[in-house]
Amino acid sequence: MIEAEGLGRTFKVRGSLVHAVRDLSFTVEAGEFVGCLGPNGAGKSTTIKMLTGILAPTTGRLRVAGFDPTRRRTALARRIGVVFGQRTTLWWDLPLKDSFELVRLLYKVDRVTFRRRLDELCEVLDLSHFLRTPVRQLSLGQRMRGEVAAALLHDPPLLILDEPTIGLDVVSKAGVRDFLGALNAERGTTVLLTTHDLGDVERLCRRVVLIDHGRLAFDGTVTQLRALVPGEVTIEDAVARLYLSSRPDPRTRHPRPAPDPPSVTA
Ligand SMILES: Nc1ncnc2c1ncn2[C@@H]1O[C@H](COP(=O)(O)OP(=O)(O)OP(=O)(O)O)[C@@H](O)[C@H]1O
Repeated sequence: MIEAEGLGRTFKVRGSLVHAVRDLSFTVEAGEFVGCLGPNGAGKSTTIKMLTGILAPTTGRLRVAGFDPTRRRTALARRIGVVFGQRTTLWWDLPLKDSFELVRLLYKVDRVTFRRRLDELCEVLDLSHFLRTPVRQLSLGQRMRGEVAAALLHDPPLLILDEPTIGLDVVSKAGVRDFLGALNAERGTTVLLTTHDLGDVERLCRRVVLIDHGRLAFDGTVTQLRALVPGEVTIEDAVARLYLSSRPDPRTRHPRPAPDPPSVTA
């Protein structure tokens, strides 16, 4: 479903090059639920933007749902759903249902299929009581359920989410997680999720891809991730150790010793 090979993206900032993503290679098979982790500024959002065709890679080769995202952005849009937790794709002043109607027109979904899909999504995401509310009046949790529904109205086989649970309370978070888990398990939708919430990873992801300084730092199962640190550890401990190991030691300015083994690539 996703094949990235030697992917890189640089930005020119005030005359200097920022290497946001470097030589990144990974694949995601159909039906997988993969978590993408990494410290702030690691290159996760840049990677998501390249996967969705928003940014063109500077180097490397990329295929998503059978398409080169940069060359076939429109065709790709019909095969993927995208949710950016920190940004809305809905129309701020319109009632939620009007946003859905615009999404229907954009994606050329016929009315009968749309009605059926919307009914399903309204039921599982519990949207019915705020369908007529303007998006700007929705709570964050309601809006996020609306964002997820909008991304799935055209029934894409691949869903890409950038921090979908950011700022949600425990109940809303559980609702979104339950929905995503069922979507993957029952409908077979492939999901790639970036998050700083390791609860998302524990509950949903079988596999984790960890990006640090724009490079792949780990690719393996959650169990392999935990095994990087000796003893009974939480996933937080394992991830914190990985993040710290790549940070320069302030005393020596050299990276700290990596965990043993330093990384696992599946
Ligand atoms: N449009 C841009 N122009 C210049 N630099 C950019 C741009 N977008 C991202 N960067 C830089 O690329 C690097 C990676 O940023 P990116 O947003 O991909 O990280 P991230 O892992 O998503 O971080 P976070 O977890 O904080 O959201 C950072 O150094 C950032 O400042």
